[in-house]
Amino acid sequence: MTKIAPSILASDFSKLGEEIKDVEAAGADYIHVDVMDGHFVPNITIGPLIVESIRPKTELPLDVHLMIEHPDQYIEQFAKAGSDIITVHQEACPHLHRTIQLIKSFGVKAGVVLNPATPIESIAPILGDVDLVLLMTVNPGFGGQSFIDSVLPKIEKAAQLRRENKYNFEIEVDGGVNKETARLCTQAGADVLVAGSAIFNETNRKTAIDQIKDSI
Ligand SMILES: O=C(CO)[C@@H](O)[C@H](O)COP(=O)(O)O
Repeated sequence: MTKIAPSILASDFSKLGEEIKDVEAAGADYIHVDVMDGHFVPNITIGPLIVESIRPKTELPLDVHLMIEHPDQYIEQFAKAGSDIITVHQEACPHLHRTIQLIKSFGVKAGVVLNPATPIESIAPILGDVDLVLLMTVNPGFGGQSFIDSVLPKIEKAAQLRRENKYNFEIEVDGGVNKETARLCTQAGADVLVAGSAIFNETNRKTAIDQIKDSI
């Protein structure tokens, strides 16, 4: 069953707790939290204090996507703030194996993220160690961008490597996911769909999530 992870980047931050409760009631599976530092990506968003403040608002796993340089310096804070999954970018981690082990040392699921231009082969040695592989279908930094369909073969390749090696990681896709593009992702092998504007820009979030699920 495909999971839906609404990205709170597209929510109304002035009532973040209510927005999260709304998508939980509407059938979301994860809450996707986009952390941006203004260096790795050209935008600044959420820090560990916000993660801590939303933790009591939902029973759903908090799926925290770190779009930051030097993530090792902040993993402990994000873990202790209540993250259930922490993902780091391959492009930001020169010692990726160490970073994945650091995340796991706090009892948190660990994932690795690839920008659209980064090949899946770059993380082949670590695929047996991760709980989740997040494949960006936009260049990270902003919501509301168009889906880059040249990433689809990379989703297929990730699924193939998982099958051939009997790995257990989930494949998550993020960026421009909506009722038109969701099926392309799941057909290629995605298990978790992150969607920001396609869910939070709609008044009725249940209809928005149902439309994505029905399109798959
Ligand atoms: O990580 C990011 C952007 O960097 C995403 O999570 C976006 O927030 C998804 O937004 P939509 O493309 O679904 O509007």
